[in-house]
Amino acid sequence: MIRVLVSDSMASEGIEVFRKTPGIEVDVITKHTPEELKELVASYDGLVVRSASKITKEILDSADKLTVIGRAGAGVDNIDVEAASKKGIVVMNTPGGNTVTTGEHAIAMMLSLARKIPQATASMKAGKWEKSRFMGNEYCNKTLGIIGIGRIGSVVADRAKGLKMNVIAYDPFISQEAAEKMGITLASLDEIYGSADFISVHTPKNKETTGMINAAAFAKMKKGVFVINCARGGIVNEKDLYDALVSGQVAGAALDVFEEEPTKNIDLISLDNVICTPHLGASTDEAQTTVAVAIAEQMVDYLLKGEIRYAVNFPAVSADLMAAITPYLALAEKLGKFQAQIVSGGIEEINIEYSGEILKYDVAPITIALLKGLLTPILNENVNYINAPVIAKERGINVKESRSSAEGDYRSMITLTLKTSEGESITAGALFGRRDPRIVRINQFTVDVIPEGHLLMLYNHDKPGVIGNIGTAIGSANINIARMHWSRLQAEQKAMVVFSTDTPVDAQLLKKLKETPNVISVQELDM
Ligand SMILES: NC(=O)C1=CN([C@@H]2O[C@H](COP(=O)(O)OP(=O)(O)OC[C@H]3O[C@@H](n4cnc5c(N)ncnc54)[C@H](O)[C@@H]3O)[C@@H](O)[C@H]2O)C=CC1
Ligand SMILES: O=C(O)CCC(=O)C(=O)O
Repeated sequence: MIRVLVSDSMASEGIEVFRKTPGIEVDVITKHTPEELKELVASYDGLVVRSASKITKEILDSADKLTVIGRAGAGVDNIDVEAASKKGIVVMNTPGGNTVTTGEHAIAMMLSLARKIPQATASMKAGKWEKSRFMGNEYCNKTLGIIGIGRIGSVVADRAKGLKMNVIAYDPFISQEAAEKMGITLASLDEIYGSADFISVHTPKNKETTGMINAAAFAKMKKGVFVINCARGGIVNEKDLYDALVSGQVAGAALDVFEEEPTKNIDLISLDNVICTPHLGASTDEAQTTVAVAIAEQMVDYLLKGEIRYAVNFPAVSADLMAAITPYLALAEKLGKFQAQIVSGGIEEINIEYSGEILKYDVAPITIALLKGLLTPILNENVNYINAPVIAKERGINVKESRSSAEGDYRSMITLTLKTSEGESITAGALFGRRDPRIVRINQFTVDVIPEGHLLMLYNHDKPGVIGNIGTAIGSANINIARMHWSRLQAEQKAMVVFSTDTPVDAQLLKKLKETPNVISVQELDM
C-alpha cells in the first residue's frame, strides 16, 4: 500500500482524491513538532504540505521511503528542494491554482491600507466614531509599482488598471514585448522607487530577493509611499520597514507574510499604519479546493504511474512530449550506462551532442536520463531522474549539451563524449525503427550493438583465428552467445567484438579470454 501523509490543513476535496484511489492510504496529521514530523515522514511515500510544515534537510534525512512532496500552493521556500533532489524526491507544486485569489488579496490589502478600513473597523468595534482620524488616499491616477510581474503580479496589474491606476513593473526576467501585451510599462527598480505611490511585491523568495526592500530601498522611495507584501516574508526587511514606518517615509504597510510565521514581530504589526493578515493570500474556498485537488491528482499520477507534472526539480514534460521522447529517454539511459562501464578514470566533463529529429524536442529530460544511466553503475546510491543532475554537480562533473545540424546516417543520434582523468572516450547511440536503442559508435569503431542483458566486449589485433578462439572459449564455458557484432579498423589492424550472452561470464572465463593470443582487452558489461 502506498502511504501519503498530509501534514498541513488541506481542503477535504483533495484528501478525497487520495481516499478514493485504490492502492493509496492517506493520513492527515496537522499538529506536530519538527521532531514528530521527522519521525512521521519516515513511513510515508508521499507528503503533502502547504506553508506551515517546514521540510528541512533534517526532516528529509529520515524520509527514506519518500518519493514525492506535493505543495498545495505555489511557493516551495518551506521545502529544502536541494536536499529533496539529492534524495531523489520529486517536489511538485500547483502554480496558478491560487493566483487569482492571492492577486485579489493583494488588491484588497492595498485598498484597505489606503482607506484605513481595518483601523476604522477596530475603532468602531471599540465603540468610537472617529471620522477625522481615518482620512484616506485615493487610488485613481496613482502609480502602482509592481515588483515581480509573474502570475500574481500580472493579476494585480490587471485589477489595478481597472481602478484607473498607472501601473509600472520591475521584473528582469520579463521581456518588454510580454509586458506590453499585459499593458504594463517596465521600469527599473530605482524608477519604481522614485515614482510609485504604492509598491506591491510579487517575486519568489530567493537569494536575490531576500532583503531586497531594505533601508536603502526605502530611502529611494517617495515619502508617504504604501508598501504591500503578499509574496514572502523577508523580501521586505522587517526591521528597516519598522523604521521607515515610524519615520513616516512609508505611510503604511499591508503584510500577509512575515520573516517568521507565525510572526513574533509584535512591535511591527502593532503600528497604527500597519495592517496585516496571517498568510491568508491563498485562503479562499475556491483556491484551496483547486490546489488541494490539483496536488492530490498530480501526486496520485506520480505515485501510481510515474507521471511528473509541475515538478520544481525536474523539467516540465507534458504528456505529449513524454510520449514523443520516451524512446530517446531509454536510448540516453542505455548510452550512459554503457559508457560508464567502459571508461576508466574519474569523470570530469560530459558533452552530449544531439543531432537529427531529436532536436525537435526539449532535450533537458533526455540529458537527465543519460546522467541517470551514467551515474547508476558508478555509484552505490540510488540514482533517479531527480537526483542525477544534483549528484553530477556535487561530483564536480561539468555537463555540456550541444546541438548539431550535421546530417548523419541516423534519423537522430546522441553522441556522448566523456573526459576523464585518463583521457577522452566517445560513444554514440541511435534508435532502430524509431524505438529500439542501439549503440552505433564506440570510440573509432562503428558498431550496431543492442544494449541489453549481458555484454562482453573485446579489443583484439586483427589477425586470423582470434574470433574462433574466443568463440571456442566461451562455448567451452557452456555460455550461449545470443548475438555478436564485430568491427575493425583495417589501417590500424585492430578490431573489436561485442558478444551478447544468455548468462553472465565468470571470472575464470574472463581470465582465459584475456590470455587468448591477440586479445588486447576484455570487458563485461551488465545492461
Ligand atoms: N500570500 C500567499 O498566500 C501566497 C503567496 N505567493 C507568493 O507570491 C509570489 C509570486 O508568486 P507567482 O506570481 O505565482 O510566481 P511567478 O513565478 O509566476 O512570478 C514571480 C515573478 O517574479 C519575478 N522575479 C524573480 N526574481 C525577481 C527579482 N529579483 N526582481 C524582480 N522580479 C523577479 C519572476 O521573473 C516572475 O515573473 C511567490 O513568492 C509566492 O510564493 C503565492 C501564492 C499565495
Ligand atoms: O497554502 C497557503 O495558505 C499559502 C499559499 C502560498 O503561500 C503559496 O501558494 O505560495
